[in-house]
Amino acid sequence: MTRRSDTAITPDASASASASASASARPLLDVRDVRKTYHLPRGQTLKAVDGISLSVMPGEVLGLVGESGCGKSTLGRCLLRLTDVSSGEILFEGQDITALKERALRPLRQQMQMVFQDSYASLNPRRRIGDLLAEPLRVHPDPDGRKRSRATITARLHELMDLVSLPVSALERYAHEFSGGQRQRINIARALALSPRLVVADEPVSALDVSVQAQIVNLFADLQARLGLTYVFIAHDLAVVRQISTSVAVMYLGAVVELGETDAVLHSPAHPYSAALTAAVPRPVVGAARAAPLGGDIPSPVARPAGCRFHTRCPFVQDRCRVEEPALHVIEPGHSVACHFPLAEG
Ligand SMILES: Nc1ncnc2c1ncn2[C@@H]1O[C@H](COP(=O)(O)OP(=O)(O)OP(=O)(O)O)[C@@H](O)[C@H]1O
Repeated sequence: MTRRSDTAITPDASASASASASASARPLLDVRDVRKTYHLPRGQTLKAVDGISLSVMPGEVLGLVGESGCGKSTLGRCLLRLTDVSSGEILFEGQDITALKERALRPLRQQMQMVFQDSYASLNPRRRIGDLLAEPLRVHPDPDGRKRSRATITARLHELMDLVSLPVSALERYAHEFSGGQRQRINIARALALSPRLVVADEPVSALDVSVQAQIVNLFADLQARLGLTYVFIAHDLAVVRQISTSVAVMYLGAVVELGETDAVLHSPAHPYSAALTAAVPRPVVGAARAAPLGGDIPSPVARPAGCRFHTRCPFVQDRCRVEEPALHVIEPGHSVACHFPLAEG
């Protein structure tokens, strides 16, 4: 593993992994210096999301990876305003949603949906699947502002079952009658009911058997292609991320430490943390077959290290890293890293 010494360092306040996107195209999601701080007992503060800037273009699948507790779910919930942000801006199609009141958010909520890890907890066991899936269609008006008729809702439910490859008879059954994979198909159908543009999937396959995981990831990929969806796909499993993501953001202690196209980040990681993460994955995610394994515990997010947040575990730490926090900066088109001494290929 070598260091990049000849890299032009360009400040990059709103890094995007979409090198291929034209300069004029507008991001679906533009995240600007977003922070989420939790106030704990005894006056402590926990910076779960600590100044994240990134953008997601329409049709992009951004994989969000990092160890447990690094802030992935909190960021995902911030993106959909399921929790309020402490500061920063989140622009959805150019509109800042961070300060919108619930009433103004409502029409936007139809366009932004979440799929959660626990397929069972999000389905009310006392209600038939058809009833659960019909609810958002009854509550929200159609794109022309009209209440949907029963016949329209029924037709949409049939369409949704077709999209997720479940029989129409599933609509008459209850959540406990399905396997974990089938329940996740139902959750996906529910998320798609109102034809959203953005889906945030928070570890949607982590709780499933390995054999079922691939089927559900394939379903996500298929739906993305058919419906032109945009995903933020949260996962700790890099093999899953590699399969579905066009770009990857690697998070560590509340911040994005590397962002770029999937191949660049997973095959030529520039941050020592990304390199260590990829080292744990069997080929073909290779870059880091060369990387040093990651030692030490993750520091408490309540007492984040000064300087580079990763320096206490970094095998390449130098004096500068202990005092100066590296900004996320571009090292090649579509690839940014927050490291004073990024790794080079080879
Ligand atoms: N409501 C809350 N109050 C206080 N701290 C919280 C709250 N929710 C999350 N946290 C803390 O914020 C940090 C980030 O949590 P988050 O769940 O976003 O991480 P994650 O990367 O999604 O982890 P996991 O993969 O385990 O879900 C953690 O230290 C967590 O303990």
